[in-house]
Amino acid sequence: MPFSEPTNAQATSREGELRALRLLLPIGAAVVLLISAWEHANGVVSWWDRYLYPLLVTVFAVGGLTLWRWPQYQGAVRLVSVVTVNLYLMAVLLMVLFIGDAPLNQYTLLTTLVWLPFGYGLIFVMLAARPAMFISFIVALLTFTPIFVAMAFNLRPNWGQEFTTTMPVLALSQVVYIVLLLAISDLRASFHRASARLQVAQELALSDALTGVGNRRALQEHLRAGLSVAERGHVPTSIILMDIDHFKPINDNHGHSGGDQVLVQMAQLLSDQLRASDRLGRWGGEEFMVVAQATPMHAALELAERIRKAVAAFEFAHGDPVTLSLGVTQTLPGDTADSLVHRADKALYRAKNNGRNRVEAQTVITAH
Ligand SMILES: Nc1nc2c(ncn2[C@@H]2O[C@H](COP(=O)(O)OP(=O)(O)OP(=O)(O)O)[C@@H](O)[C@H]2O)c(=O)[nH]1
Repeated sequence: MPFSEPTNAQATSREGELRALRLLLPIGAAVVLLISAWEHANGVVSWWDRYLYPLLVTVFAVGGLTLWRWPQYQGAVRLVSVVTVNLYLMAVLLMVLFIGDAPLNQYTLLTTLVWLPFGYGLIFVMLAARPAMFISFIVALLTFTPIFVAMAFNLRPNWGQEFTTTMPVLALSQVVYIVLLLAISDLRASFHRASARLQVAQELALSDALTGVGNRRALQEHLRAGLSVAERGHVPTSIILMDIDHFKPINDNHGHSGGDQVLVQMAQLLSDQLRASDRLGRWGGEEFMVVAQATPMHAALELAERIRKAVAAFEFAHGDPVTLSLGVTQTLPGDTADSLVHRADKALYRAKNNGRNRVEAQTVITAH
């Protein structure tokens, strides 16, 4: 396979959001349970919360469970959570304000208002920044307008002076919360954009511009990783160095672009022969290399032979047969990337000398 799978920064960011929601929803369920227990213990629970707290706990718990078991329903869970929390907050406020036999005490009103920022937070987690800001302002407006109407017409004479003077400050703080959430949301979006650009830059730095497989630098990293895995795990890493036979005549007969096309097709063909853990790269010119971690020599030789046959049987676009010579070696104690590649090069040299279109192995350490 090519040295790296195509990455999608947006998918990564959605993964992060999913992880956050998987934690957020069960925590929400636990918090509502705690508040409910505390209010029951202190005898301040309102009659509607006796019904609505279990509803909230159920929505959060079922939402959290759904995200763990069936993450494909994430969109529905987001929507249901946002709608439930914000409808709950507004419904409670309206009941506090306008239902005659409700306990219109200041505790219930304040404790409900205190949780409004949690509602905005959920909206910002679930929706994009601009719509989230818009909906949050509507929620704040729908919440505070009835309070100020009640104050203006003195509909709730039992509200004390301190309580009513607190309300404008509380209303203003909603604007601060929403603007702050918008800023955080924008920051998060720019962070995701920057990390997406960084990922693209990293991929470009390690990929071969013509064929899209790893370049020499990527292969050198894979060699280092292979050596350390072999050293720690005591299972050898094998490498296969491959060189297209008589490539110069292909260029001469079909032009440089014809030669390029063979290189591109070759890279694809080689990728198709490999396991996910094998690393393919273009070592240079018409040379490719596979780094196969945790693969002993006999398995690498089988792979090399399979590759050789597949290439010889393949019909390239320019119409002429193409063959590969392959040199195989495996890590030995005390190896460096250079000594490993040197042995593979020796084997490749022998494959060329012995007639090309063949696989040779080198296990003995030879002088450079
Ligand atoms: N089209 C194209 N040709 C390349 C590229 N890189 C190297 N080459 C050509 O590959 C050819 C390699 O030729 P040689 O080293 O003589 O080897 P060969 O003709 O394959 O012969 P053997 O390896 O001995 O079988 C040269 O003509 C290079 O110009 C490339 O990116 N694109």
